[in-house]
Amino acid sequence: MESKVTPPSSTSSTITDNRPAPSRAAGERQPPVHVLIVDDDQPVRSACAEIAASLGFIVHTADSVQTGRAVLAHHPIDIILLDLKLPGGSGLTLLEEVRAKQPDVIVIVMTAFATVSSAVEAMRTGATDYLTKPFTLEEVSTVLERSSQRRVFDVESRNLREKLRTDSGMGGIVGHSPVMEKLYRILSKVSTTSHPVLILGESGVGKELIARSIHQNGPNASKPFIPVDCGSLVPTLIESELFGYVKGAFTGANRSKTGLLAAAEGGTVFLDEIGELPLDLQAKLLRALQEKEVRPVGATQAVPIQARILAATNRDLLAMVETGRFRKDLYFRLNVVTLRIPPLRERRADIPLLAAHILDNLQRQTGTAFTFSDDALRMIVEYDWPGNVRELENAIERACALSSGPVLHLADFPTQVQYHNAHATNPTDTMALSAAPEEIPLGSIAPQAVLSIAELEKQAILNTIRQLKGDKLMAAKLLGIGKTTLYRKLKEYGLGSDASLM
Ligand SMILES: Nc1ncnc2c1ncn2[C@@H]1O[C@H](COP(=O)(O)OP(=O)(O)OP(=O)(O)O)[C@@H](O)[C@H]1O
Repeated sequence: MESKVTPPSSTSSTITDNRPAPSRAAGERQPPVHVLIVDDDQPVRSACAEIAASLGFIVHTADSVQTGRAVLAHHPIDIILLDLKLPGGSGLTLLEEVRAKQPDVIVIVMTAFATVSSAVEAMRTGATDYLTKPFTLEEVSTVLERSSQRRVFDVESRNLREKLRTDSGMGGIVGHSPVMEKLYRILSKVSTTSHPVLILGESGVGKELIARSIHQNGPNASKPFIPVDCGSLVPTLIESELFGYVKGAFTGANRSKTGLLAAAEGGTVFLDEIGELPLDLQAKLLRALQEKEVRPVGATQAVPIQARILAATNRDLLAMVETGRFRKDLYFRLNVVTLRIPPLRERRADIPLLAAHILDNLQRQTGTAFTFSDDALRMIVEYDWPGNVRELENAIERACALSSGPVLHLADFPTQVQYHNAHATNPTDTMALSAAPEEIPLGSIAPQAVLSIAELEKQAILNTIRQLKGDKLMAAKLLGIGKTTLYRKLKEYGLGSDASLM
């Protein structure tokens, strides 16, 4: 046997062996397995080291708890053969430390026959296996081989879990662009805490999906996740929804109602469109978060609350703070951690993955295996998707509904998406534009080259609302934008309550 002994100190040593690591399928390369033998009995230590090395493991030895700790701190140990009776502390102490800090390490306890009860205790503390002294060399090899196989299995199943996680992003979030990978790393950290998180990003980028993922990956995943759309409720309704009310608090309050903040009971309240919350309710929310209690409308007593708060907005909250439209103290309270979700046009690499994911979902619902024509796929990747993932979802769903077969063509997509393509020189694309069912009359948008993106957006919004005879909710849905966004845009165009839209 060709082996090398390199003792890191007088009481510990490392033996490496050049032969292949154990338990490998033919041709498959696994990383080497590191075994640490902790025993104060020198002959036992040497015998075990010899066997382990002959099986192809990289062997480290230690004669006390202290030395064992030092080896563990400096080497990637996979398996420990641990004597329970050691100088300078019981092996159980080391076992407990390993379980707390390195739960994946396999620990085999070695104990004298007379103290088999301590082996039972060790198994309870998390030992994986045990050897009763005196043991035969064969028993040592069997237990080591079994542990090594178990380790390979554990590593493989961990890799599989990781693959499943990353194949569909994290918690159903699709995307592998560098920005999304960075986001997953932050997500996995913030999920385990209970700090408030402020999620920023344009409409449809996936803010709610991310909030759900934080909740689902957190310690209170079994508790409720309660989304509250601060933008779509009138202020009095938000107040009674969030804080609750007592019977008789106002006309129609025939019975008391628990507010959502109290109903979460340790779960998560997701305050969507937080930028739309009126200033007086911002003050009330801040008080609730600071004092961890709410006073329902009409109540004299406060009710304790226990909820993690996640908030999201597509507005520039800091600018709103500067102009006095959002409370600074609430802003700082909410943005302990800020997650900024980039728009789809800044992570185009994710578009084909998302499109495939959407088609998969549709296949499950409809039983049809839809695919994209080359032109359609090119357009999908090139288009800017101002309504982000929601717009992409709606466009693909619509294309599936309109297509005459399983192949989705350019003409099956909404006009604004096709219009983008009309800038391209492909004549087929231009024909597709004129064949679209809810086309924008060409006259109204010519000359195309001089229209700004903002003007195009306005045209798309107004045309859609007109075609839907004023149904703004449906228009928002078709356009792939939130209804609050639609109302805000109309206000910007000076058409907040314009009947001429119908
Ligand atoms: N990365 C993603 N992977 C898979 N689906 C996504 C992703 N991002 C968004 N979606 C889907 O897009 C749609 C819109 O997402 P979501 O409602 O979370 O966006 P939002 O930013 O909260 O929108 P709004 O600001 O309008 O409320 C949802 O159907 C969501 O499942």
